[in-house]
Amino acid sequence: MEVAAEIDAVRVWSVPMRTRFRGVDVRDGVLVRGPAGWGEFSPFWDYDVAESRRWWAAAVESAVEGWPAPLRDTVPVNVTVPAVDAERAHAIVAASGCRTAKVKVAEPGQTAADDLARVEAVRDALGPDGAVRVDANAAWDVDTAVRRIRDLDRVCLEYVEQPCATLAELAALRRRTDVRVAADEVVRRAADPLRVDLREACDVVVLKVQPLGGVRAALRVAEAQDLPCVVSSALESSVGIAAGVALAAALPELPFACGLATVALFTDDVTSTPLLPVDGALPVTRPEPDRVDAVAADPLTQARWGARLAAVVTA
Ligand SMILES: O=C(O)CCC(=O)C1=CC=C[C@@H](O)[C@@H]1C(=O)O
Ligand SMILES: [Mg+2]
Repeated sequence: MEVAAEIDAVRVWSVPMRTRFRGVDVRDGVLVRGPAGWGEFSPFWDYDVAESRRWWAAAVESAVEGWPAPLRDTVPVNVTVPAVDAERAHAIVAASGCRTAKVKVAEPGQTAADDLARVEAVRDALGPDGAVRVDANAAWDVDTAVRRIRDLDRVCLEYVEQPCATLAELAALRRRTDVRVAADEVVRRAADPLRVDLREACDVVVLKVQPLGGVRAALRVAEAQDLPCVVSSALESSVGIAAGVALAAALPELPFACGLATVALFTDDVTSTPLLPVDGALPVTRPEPDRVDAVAADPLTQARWGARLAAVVTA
């Protein structure tokens, strides 16, 4: 299908996850090629057409315009630990080579004890000098967050990402905890991320390229919000991760490791040179998706993405 004059190739990929993450067992998406290289369009299936427009803008920027010049040539990253048992969490962190770990907590169906065991195993694997952060994906009310964070902070947390859903709750929580709060969903799902008033609500802003509409759009959010930033993935293939790395490389300051090591959660990738961390960092490069046909989606998935792309492009 023709999606834009400058786009001369469109490929739909699909890759099983090693472990269910964010309710996702198989990750899929679209790669598009333009004069500047390949871009990725992979909004999660629960994003509607209106929300997916920013994701498309990010793909077009990558394929047509390219990215601003990097200020560094590697980007420190965290290993991402899904809501697995303690033993598995330990093994994932130990094998990663990363000095920072982000641990999923508050998974539906799991208990506070499950979270604590996982986080303690991660601390054990990292040793005292590593950094441990947790992400609750807006699961807690303020009182629960205060209690759970106090418990989990036994391992000394670097920050807690999106512990509660709303700006007001995050602000109320911040008055009752010493652990830093990072804002994710309240920024990436906002109608206008530039104008979300984060002053009382967080200490750190999480930036994701696709949900914010591209590398330049995310840089504008960083500038407008004027808070320390962490770049994190939206579970992209290495083509989409490269855009996250470009953003992290272009930020004037990068005080924390970034959540861009998520290709490790996949069983395969669109490239034979996947963006996986070496010694806890990713190189600032653009991998060629030479395996995109090897991980091509089945015909039904291809058709679903074709329809979705058409809806977003013509909206
Ligand atoms: O930040 C990381 O370590 C990896 C990325 C990550 O955690 C996420 C990617 C995509 C969807 C999300 O639910 C999740 C997040 O909430 O940050
Ligand atoms: Mg998050």
